[in-house]
Amino acid sequence: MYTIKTLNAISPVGLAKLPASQFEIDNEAAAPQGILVRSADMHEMPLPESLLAIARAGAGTNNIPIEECTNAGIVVFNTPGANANAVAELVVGALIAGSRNMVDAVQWAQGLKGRDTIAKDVEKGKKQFVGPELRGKTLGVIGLGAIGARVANAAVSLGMEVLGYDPYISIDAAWSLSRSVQHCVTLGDMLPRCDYLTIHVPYLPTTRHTINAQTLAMCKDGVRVLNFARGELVDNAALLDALDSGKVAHYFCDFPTEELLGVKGVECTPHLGASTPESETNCAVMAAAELSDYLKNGNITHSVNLPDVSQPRVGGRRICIIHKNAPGAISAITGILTAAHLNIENMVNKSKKDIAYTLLDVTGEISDTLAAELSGIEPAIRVRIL
Ligand SMILES: NC(=O)C1=CN([C@@H]2O[C@H](COP(=O)(O)OP(=O)(O)OC[C@H]3O[C@@H](n4cnc5c(N)ncnc54)[C@H](O)[C@@H]3O)[C@@H](O)[C@H]2O)C=CC1
Ligand SMILES: O=C(O)C(=O)COP(=O)(O)O
Repeated sequence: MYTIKTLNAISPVGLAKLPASQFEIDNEAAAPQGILVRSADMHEMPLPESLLAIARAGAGTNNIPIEECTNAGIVVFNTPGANANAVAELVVGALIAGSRNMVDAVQWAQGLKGRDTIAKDVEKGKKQFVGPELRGKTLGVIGLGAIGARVANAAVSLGMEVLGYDPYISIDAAWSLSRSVQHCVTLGDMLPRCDYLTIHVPYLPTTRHTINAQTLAMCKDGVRVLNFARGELVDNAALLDALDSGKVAHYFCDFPTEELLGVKGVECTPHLGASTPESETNCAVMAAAELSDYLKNGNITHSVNLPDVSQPRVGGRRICIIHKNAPGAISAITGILTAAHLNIENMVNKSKKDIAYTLLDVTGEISDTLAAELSGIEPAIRVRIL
């Protein structure tokens, strides 16, 4: 029986993939083997010794202390693409709503309630909300992953000229992009041409304040900026200065902060990008499957800190070792197994930066001391025998 702790509300459709015969879902568990999380901030949370894996039902993992997890042999998963459609649809909505001043216009129209001159006031007042059409305008997309590629393709369908910047684009994302999306090698190639700019990159130390005073200065006057990725990607002080000077005409952001709220030209939604029943289900189902397969079989799919390793089980027992990516690790492991008269039926070793994972299916008698012996090799971080 594995204990899974949830730190946010996780779709019941996903939780149902963790049958009660094998998994106990306990939101108060002190010693869980698995954690299911959405946006809860885990940086200050102690990581219990029992914890083997964290599955983020969503894309961004900046709420999880990845390095500490890696050092403790805790596998962190996310659910790539599972909520991308929800975010992309909201971004398209925000592109239109921002350009056509819909939020202010709706609020203004609400204020007409109770008047007997509504029809007349509407026709007189509407001119203050005139805003440009998207067709024929240029959209710059920073980050062409699951979300950015969908936004880019949707914008092409709306008749926009679309420019894309992503120096690390995956082959899958590149295949999924419309051929009409123009490739920009640097932000400098892209920014001066954009009427609208949207960012879809992960928040990392290297992407913090991607939109800052320097990059904003390169933009066209009156650019409309959208940020449905993470608040920290934009330097809010620089953005507000640019709004003040007219460099930025509008900022639509999914991450409200004190300085953004109440500012004319800024509209914030409350981190709504992935909040659709479809996305919540997709993410929870994928996260539950990743957690279950790792806990039961040691298979790793969609990990952000360990290499993906997934093999059908071949008889006998399975030995899973997370270890430092160091010379001698594999011979130390196989040496112990040989001395223990175990036959290796299947073995996979993969590494990711400084960390490696070795998965072995073995036949033979497993002694009570084997796990301790394997844990005793210098590079070993976490050993499980399933
Ligand atoms: N508002 C919301 O509710 C949601 C927000 N997000 C945010 O959106 C981000 C992107 O999500 P996905 O598209 O699903 O992720 P993804 O991993 O599919 O795509 C990210 C893309 O950014 C690119 N990239 C990384 N560093 C870059 C850089 N310095 N410059 C340009 N491109 C760079 C990568 O090559 C990749 O193609 C997430 O990391 C998360 O922070 C994701 C889902 C929901
Ligand atoms: O998937 C992401 O990165 C998100 O930002 C979605 O967050 P949420 O699961 O809605 O709290």
